[in-house]
Amino acid sequence: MATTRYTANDLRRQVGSPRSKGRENKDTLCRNVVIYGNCRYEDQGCTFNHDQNKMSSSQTDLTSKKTFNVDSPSFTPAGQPQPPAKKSTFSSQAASAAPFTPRGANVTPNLQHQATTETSIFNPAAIREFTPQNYDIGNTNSANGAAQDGVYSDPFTSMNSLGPALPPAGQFNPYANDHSTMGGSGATFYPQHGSFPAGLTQPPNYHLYTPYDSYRQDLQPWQRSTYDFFMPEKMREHMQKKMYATQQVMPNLGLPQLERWHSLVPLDTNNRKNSSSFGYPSWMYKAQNSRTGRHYALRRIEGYRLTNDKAITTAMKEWKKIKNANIVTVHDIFTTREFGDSSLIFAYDYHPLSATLQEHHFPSHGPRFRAPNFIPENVLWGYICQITNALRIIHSSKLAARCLELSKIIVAEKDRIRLAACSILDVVQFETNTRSVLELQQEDLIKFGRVMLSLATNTLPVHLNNIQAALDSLGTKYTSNLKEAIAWLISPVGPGESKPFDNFITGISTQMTAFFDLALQDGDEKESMLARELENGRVARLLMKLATITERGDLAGMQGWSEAGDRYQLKLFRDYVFHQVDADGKPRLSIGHILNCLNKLDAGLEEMVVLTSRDNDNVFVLTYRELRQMFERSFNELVKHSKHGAPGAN
Ligand SMILES: Nc1ncnc2c1ncn2[C@@H]1O[C@H](COP(=O)(O)OP(=O)(O)OP(=O)(O)O)[C@@H](O)[C@H]1O
Repeated sequence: MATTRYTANDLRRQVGSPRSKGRENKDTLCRNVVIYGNCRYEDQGCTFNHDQNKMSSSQTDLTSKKTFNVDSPSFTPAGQPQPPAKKSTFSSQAASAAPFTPRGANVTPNLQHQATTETSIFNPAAIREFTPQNYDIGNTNSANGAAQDGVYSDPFTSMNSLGPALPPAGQFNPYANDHSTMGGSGATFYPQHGSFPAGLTQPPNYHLYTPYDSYRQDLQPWQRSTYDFFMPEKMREHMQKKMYATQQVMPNLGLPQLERWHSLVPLDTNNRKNSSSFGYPSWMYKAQNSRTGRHYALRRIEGYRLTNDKAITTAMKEWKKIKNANIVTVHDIFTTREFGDSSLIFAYDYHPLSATLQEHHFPSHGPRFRAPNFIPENVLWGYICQITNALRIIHSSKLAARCLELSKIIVAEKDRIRLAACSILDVVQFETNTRSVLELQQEDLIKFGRVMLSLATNTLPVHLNNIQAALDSLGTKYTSNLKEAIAWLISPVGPGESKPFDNFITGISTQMTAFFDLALQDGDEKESMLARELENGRVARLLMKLATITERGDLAGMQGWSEAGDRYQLKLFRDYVFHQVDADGKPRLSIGHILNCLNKLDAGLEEMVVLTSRDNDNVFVLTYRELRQMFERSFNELVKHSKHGAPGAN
């Protein structure tokens, strides 16, 4: 469809209003009828014609004269430099196109042929547009207008070949305000009750995707929050902090660069040398892997001398298989002398901004003093379910967690915990350990019980001297279920006996299902947040492309490239989207309007948009589809003249 250009005077001459009194305008269709469907001045002296069906032929002649066609000189805004080689801004395709016939519901100037005046209602079937019926992926020269125009290079369109033969309905337009005007396509998307299968036969055009809940158009700007369109503020802040923590570097600390690891940053919150967990002091660092570029948490066991390489290979072989949401995955184990001693290093997944359960719930042992808080029962059950989940996979893999203590369990998200030091004792005590896996697994259960008892009584494990008294004290704060579960875990077994862990898992199944439900709800909520950002990701790409075109200036020897031809309309569109002002000249800053316009541009809708130059001298009425074509053409021109193309721009 060719771009139709009107000057402001063309349109002004059409305006019906009481101001026109005294002039004979009966042959001219009132512009209020054209734009709004009726004229409220009709009975108050407006002299224009208000009956669309009675448009005289003189009107048609008049407008056809006014309408620009392929013979018209190309539009160049006053005062703008002319691009040298360009004869016409109409493409060859535009030259053979039918004269402009507005079909939009909102702006229907109806200035063209009399024959088309009756079809001024949006009629998708009449549009030479993507038609899913019998679409052949291999045939790029199909009758599909989209392919010819190069508007859609969307792999999703290939999905249409998968569907059954479909009625030649128009596109579903999720941005249309009134879906009842969608004719046939509306019927396919809003099936009658009982006609469910028929309603789903049309695969949607995925270019037109829209948020799960469309934006509320009727809200006033002050009722609308910017955050309606983006992820919640707290979530954004949390994620940004995590990114910042991941990228943080401390270059002058004098930490060495290891063979494949650089940019080491200490994670320990104190300088105390503590050997209680592994028999050697240990230190934590964040580091970046020079091969993958990813960040890892390195645990250094200071002063450990490896005597048997099998210790590492065996541990790696066994622990590499363990993938569990409540266990920090170990990726590599190696030795180094870069710290000036012989150190053993374990490379784990890095979980930014983690704190150990001890730091989290016993803050006096963290960087700042805070009195230990009472931990609600549901949080404790959450921990029990998660540690159970971790131990179940470890034990069923014939391994033992071994290092199960408050300072080796980390909390990264709210109440989400992970065992952070698995596999270390398997390497460090490879040659000295004399106990069987079964014994170590039984010990895991007791350690598990001690961790829970510490948390439930707000007592550090070293101060848990009287286990029975601590268990008894639980009765006043928590349910007997919790007390019994902890008592079962912590109870010792005689030599050669074992407590069946599966019995414990069955016993806490109610809490497990409750926790599972919470996890699913959390997943649902995160997906809906992700859906909002999905929209924004595509808008960001569109904006980046638009910004590369507008205000560019010259291109490849073409003076004022960005001000002429297609680019001029794109610039006016930019103004329409971002620089609108109200009647008092004050900025209109509606994020909804911006997102709506950009989405429509991305989808290349047939909806009309009126673009006006800042001096009001030039007015363009064109469809988003045409704008989209201009946008693609302009960007492709840029890509053609660039050295490396635009990788990732699609
Ligand atoms: N995989 C990980 N990703 C990110 N941070 C971690 C990871 N593992 C541990 N940390 C953090 O590193 C810091 C130090 O951990 P560490 O296990 O050394 O605790 P600690 O309290 O210093 O124990 P210890 O006194 O036994 O050394 C803690 O703040 C912990 O949250």
